[in-house]
Amino acid sequence: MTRIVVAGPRGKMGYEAVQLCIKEQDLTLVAVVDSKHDGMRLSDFPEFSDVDVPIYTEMDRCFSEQNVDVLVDLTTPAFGKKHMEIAFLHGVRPVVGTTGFSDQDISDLTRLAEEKQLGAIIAPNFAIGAILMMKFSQLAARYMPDVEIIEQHHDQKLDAPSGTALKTAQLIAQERQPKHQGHEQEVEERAGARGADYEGMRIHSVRLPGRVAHQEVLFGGEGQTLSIKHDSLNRKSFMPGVKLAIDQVLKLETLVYGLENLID
Ligand SMILES: NC(=O)C1=CN([C@@H]2O[C@H](COP(=O)(O)OP(=O)(O)OC[C@H]3O[C@@H](n4cnc5c(N)ncnc54)[C@H](OP(=O)(O)O)[C@@H]3O)[C@@H](O)[C@H]2O)C=CC1
Ligand SMILES: O=C(O)C1=N[C@H](C(=O)O)C[C@H](O)C1
Repeated sequence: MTRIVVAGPRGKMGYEAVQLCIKEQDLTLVAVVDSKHDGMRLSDFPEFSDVDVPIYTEMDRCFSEQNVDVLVDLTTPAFGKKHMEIAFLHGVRPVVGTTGFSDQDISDLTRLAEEKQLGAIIAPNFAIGAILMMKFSQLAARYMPDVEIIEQHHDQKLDAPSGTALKTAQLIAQERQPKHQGHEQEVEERAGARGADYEGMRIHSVRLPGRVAHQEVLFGGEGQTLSIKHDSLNRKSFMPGVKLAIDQVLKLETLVYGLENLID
């Protein structure tokens, strides 16, 4: 039985992660870490009336009082790194879907995981279709180096570009010769019109109510285009990936950044 703490249980992803822990017979939710409601029980909230576990606002105290194997963190960019550091101090393995990590954060956290010989997973996207979209895009970039990424999300999202878009750009950059795209004398008449730059590729972020999580990777060549697109239509789409990450993190002794590294 794997003992889980979910951080961010009242959030859109946290809610689904709590449901996952209830549904899966080899997972047991021992507590949650919330931004508020310290000392209350999760069952005090109508949407969780059958989930009787304690709520903590201090992660450190939660891990001191509870036996925990895995932290599932689905909070905000401001807290993801701090939560991982606290988990490592307590020998707890983090599975993190929270986005907004810098390259420096990833390398600092990898060092910590290796010092403690603890598994950790940061997955910018848990949806299998999104992982395939990234892998297919990486392959396509080998042959079609002109590429732009368009990601679309709901308007409550805090970070831009999305973690998925950054990860996609990073994977593509491993295959593609560095290249500046567009006309050499191109002028942005309005700042940001050409999107964010990632080694000469452009990332465009759309934020609209009604959207969930969508990304299209557009490739252009002489007389042809290729479009690789993925849509998450609800947040249950991410949960098989969360379960896979929980199972895998128990076997790791380092940090893995991206679920594509755990799928053949
Ligand atoms: N990897 C993946 O596949 C996916 C990743 N994400 C990422 O997951 C994260 C959460 O997304 P989403 O659920 O949509 O966001 P929400 O805003 O719906 O949920 C975030 C939750 O975290 C809570 N929270 C904030 N600070 C803390 C804290 N210090 N301790 C505990 N809880 C805290 C918030 O509480 P309060 O409202 O009180 O501040 C809120 O309930 C984001 O970073 C997002 O980008 C999202 C979808 C898929
Ligand atoms: O905030 C979201 O909703 C999502 N965040 C992740 C990201 O930044 O890529 C994953 C997915 O796109 C949904």
